[in-house]
Amino acid sequence: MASLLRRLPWPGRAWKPIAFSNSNFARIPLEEKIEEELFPDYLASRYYPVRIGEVLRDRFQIVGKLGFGATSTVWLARDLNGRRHVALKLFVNSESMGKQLEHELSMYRRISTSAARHTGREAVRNLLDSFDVSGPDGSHRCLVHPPLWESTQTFLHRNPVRRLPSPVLAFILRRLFLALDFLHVECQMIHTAGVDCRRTDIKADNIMFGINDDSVFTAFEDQELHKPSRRKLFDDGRAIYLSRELQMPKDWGAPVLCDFGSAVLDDREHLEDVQPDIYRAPEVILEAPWSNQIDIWNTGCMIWDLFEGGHLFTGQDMEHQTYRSRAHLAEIAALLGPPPRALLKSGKSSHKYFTDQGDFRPDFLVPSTVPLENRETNLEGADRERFLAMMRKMLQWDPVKRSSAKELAEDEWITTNI
Ligand SMILES: Nc1ncnc2c1ncn2[C@@H]1O[C@H](COP(=O)(O)OP(=O)(O)OP(=O)(O)O)[C@@H](O)[C@H]1O
Repeated sequence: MASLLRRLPWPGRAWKPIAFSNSNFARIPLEEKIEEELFPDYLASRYYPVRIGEVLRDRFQIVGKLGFGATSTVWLARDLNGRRHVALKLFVNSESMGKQLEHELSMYRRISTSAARHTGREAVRNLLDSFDVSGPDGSHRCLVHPPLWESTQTFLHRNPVRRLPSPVLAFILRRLFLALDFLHVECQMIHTAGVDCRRTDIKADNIMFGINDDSVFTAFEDQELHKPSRRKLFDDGRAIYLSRELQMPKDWGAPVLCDFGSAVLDDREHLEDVQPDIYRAPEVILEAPWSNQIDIWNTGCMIWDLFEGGHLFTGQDMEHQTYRSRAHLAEIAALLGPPPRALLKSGKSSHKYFTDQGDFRPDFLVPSTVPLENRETNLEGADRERFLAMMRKMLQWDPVKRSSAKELAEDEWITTNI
């Protein structure tokens, strides 16, 4: 309750903008590439030239940079009217974004109009507002979100053994499955798809911890006032800032699932080639119809990254020394045994990899069978058995045999480890 009350914008006088006028900042040489400039297709004119201290839409004052992506920069801002801090995701100009922009917004609208009482609603990133700002090279969409602390990926890297402790993983999984149940059942959405790319997925980067401690934001502001961010300053007035980390909150919020830019609606038969290579579900690789069960497969693969210190599947082909679908299928077969005939029948490209009898084509290098039991090396006894049983509920060739997100949220390994 206390954290809810802290988050509500209280009526009262609007905050006044702060003067971020300390000119005692370190300049980064112009020839040194930093942050978003490091993307191979970076074009300065696509990005809105944000300046720390500026106020967008007469309401949101930029305090500092939180991060960047291929199509956006993310900023901590003071919501002057709402008297709270928010994260602004400022996209590259709308012309470069095309349909993707409207798509992401329509997914957030769907989330916000779906059943608010569902327990998974709180476990997905909330959109507070959205607006457009005009820049020198066009219009830019800005999404307003609650600020979040670091991602599960960054958290993982803090741990020298690069493996999450069981209770932390169980807590994250419980929230993730509640979020997926909400998306699958209430919103009829599939998270891990991708309309025109294979970029978005359920991965540690897309699960971020909340913040229940406002002192984190005032500390960030104080740092910007007293030790302004390092930056590059160009002759045309543009600046590129280095991101600044939010300090560790005294009270963390529960994790939330982010990034709905490439989610799709589960309202028709899907056959598109989606998901990043290592998380591709068997039905996607075989070009069989797929549905929200690909999110469950993806989650099973991600658990391995968080808990076992490496990818479950790599799809690295010995002959071609790169990712190949056939190598990926062979790895899955080594773990789960041969695929069911019904799945092969429904896949448009099954014939490329399998004979009519359901055997791998003779030119395939099929690795020897290594069951899941042999690959799990961290746990012992009943806890290990429960963990493996949970993994088997996700890692099934046949999508229909995978458990639903709702069932997995109540899985015994999760409930005994929280
Ligand atoms: N709500 C938030 N609170 C705090 N930091 C955030 C928030 N949203 C994003 N970030 C930071 O900004 C970075 C980029 O954000 P985001 O995950 O939205 O972009 P992306 O999906 O990687 O990129 P893009 O959508 O531009 O391709 C993140 O890695 C994170 O560090």
